[in-house]
Amino acid sequence: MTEAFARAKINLTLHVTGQRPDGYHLLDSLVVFADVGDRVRAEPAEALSLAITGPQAANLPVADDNLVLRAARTLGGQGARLTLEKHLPVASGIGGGSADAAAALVVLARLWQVPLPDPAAVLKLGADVPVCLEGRAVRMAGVGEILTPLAAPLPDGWLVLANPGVSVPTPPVFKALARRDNPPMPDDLPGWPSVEAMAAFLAAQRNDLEPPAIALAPEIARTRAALAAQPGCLLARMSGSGATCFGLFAAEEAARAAAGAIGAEQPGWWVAPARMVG
Ligand SMILES: C[C@](O)(CO)[C@H](O)COP(=O)(O)OP(=O)(O)OC[C@H]1O[C@@H](n2ccc(N)nc2=O)[C@H](O)[C@@H]1O
Ligand SMILES: Nc1ncnc2c1ncn2[C@@H]1O[C@H](COP(=O)(O)OP(=O)(O)OP(=O)(O)O)[C@@H](O)[C@H]1O
Repeated sequence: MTEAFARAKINLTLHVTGQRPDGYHLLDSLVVFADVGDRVRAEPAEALSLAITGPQAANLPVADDNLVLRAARTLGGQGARLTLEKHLPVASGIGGGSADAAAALVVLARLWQVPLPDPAAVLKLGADVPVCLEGRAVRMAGVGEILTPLAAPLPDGWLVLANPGVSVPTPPVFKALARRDNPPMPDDLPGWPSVEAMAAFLAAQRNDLEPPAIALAPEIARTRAALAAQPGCLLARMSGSGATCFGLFAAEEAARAAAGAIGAEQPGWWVAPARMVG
C-alpha cells in the first residue's frame, strides 16, 4: 500500500493580469500550503477502482471524472484499488481536487513504477495541479504552469481556514470579473523575516477574484469578516475562486482559539486551524 497527503493550496495573493485567446486567465499568485488535507492510498489490484471515505465523502459522489481517476488514466490507467479520504470541502478554492490529483500521480507512479506525466499532461488535469505537485511555496504565473520558488524561506505562521458551506464553481467567478488586466505583484518579491512582515506585504496585494466571488456568494464577505475580527488575525482574504477564506496568524494558540470561536458561532461552517507550510 502506498499513500500520499494532499495538502490544501492557499492563494495568499491572486492577481488576474490578462486572458489568453483560449479564455484561460493569466495569473500572478503567491501560493503556500496549509497542513490540512486529504489522503490518497493505492493498493495493487487487477482493475482500477476508487472508494471515497472521510468527513467530506458525502459531498463527492464516486464518478469517472473524479480527478483521482483522471490522474490514474493520465498515467496509463493500469489496475489499482484507490481510496480517497476526503477532508477538504469540495469546490472551495483550496484546490482539494487538484491536490488529490497530484497525490494520485505520486502514489500511482510509485505503485506502477512509471515516471510522472510531462508538464503539459499535468496541466491538462487542472490549472492548480502543477502547483500541488510542486507542493511548496511558489510564485505561480502563466495559467498555473510557471512556478518560481521563493528566494527566502517562508516565515513561521498559522492559518485558519473557514468555509461557509457554499460550493463555488470556478468558471462563473472568472466570468464575472470586471477587469482582466489588473496589475501583477512587484517584479521582485521581498523576503519576509516574520509573518507580521509578510502580512504587511500581503495587505498591499489582492485576490482579484474576491469581488466577483462575493457578488455570486455574499456569505464570503461574512466569512472573511469573521476571520478578520479574531484576536491575532494579521490579515484575512479569500483563497482561489472561493468560498474558503484564510486568516493569517503568528501564534498557534491564537489560530486555535480563533478557529474554536468561529466554529462555535457558525456550527454549519467548515473551520480548520493549520500550520502554513511550503
Ligand atoms: C483559481 C485557481 O484556483 C487559482 O489557484 C486556479 O486558477 C483554478 O485552478 P483549477 O480549479 O485547477 O482550474 P481548472 O480546472 O483548470 O479550470 C477551471 C475553470 O477555471 C477557469 N480558469 C482556470 C485557471 C485559469 N488560469 N484561468 C481560468 O480562466 C476556466 O474557466 C476553467 O474552465
Ligand atoms: N477528488 C476530487 N475532490 C474534489 N473535487 C473533485 C474531485 N474530483 C473531481 N472534482 C470536481 O472538481 C471540482 C472542483 O473541485 P475542487 O475541490 O478542486 O475545487 P476548488 O477547491 O475550487 O479548486 P481550485 O482552488 O483549484 O479552483 C468540483 O466541482 C468537483 O465536482
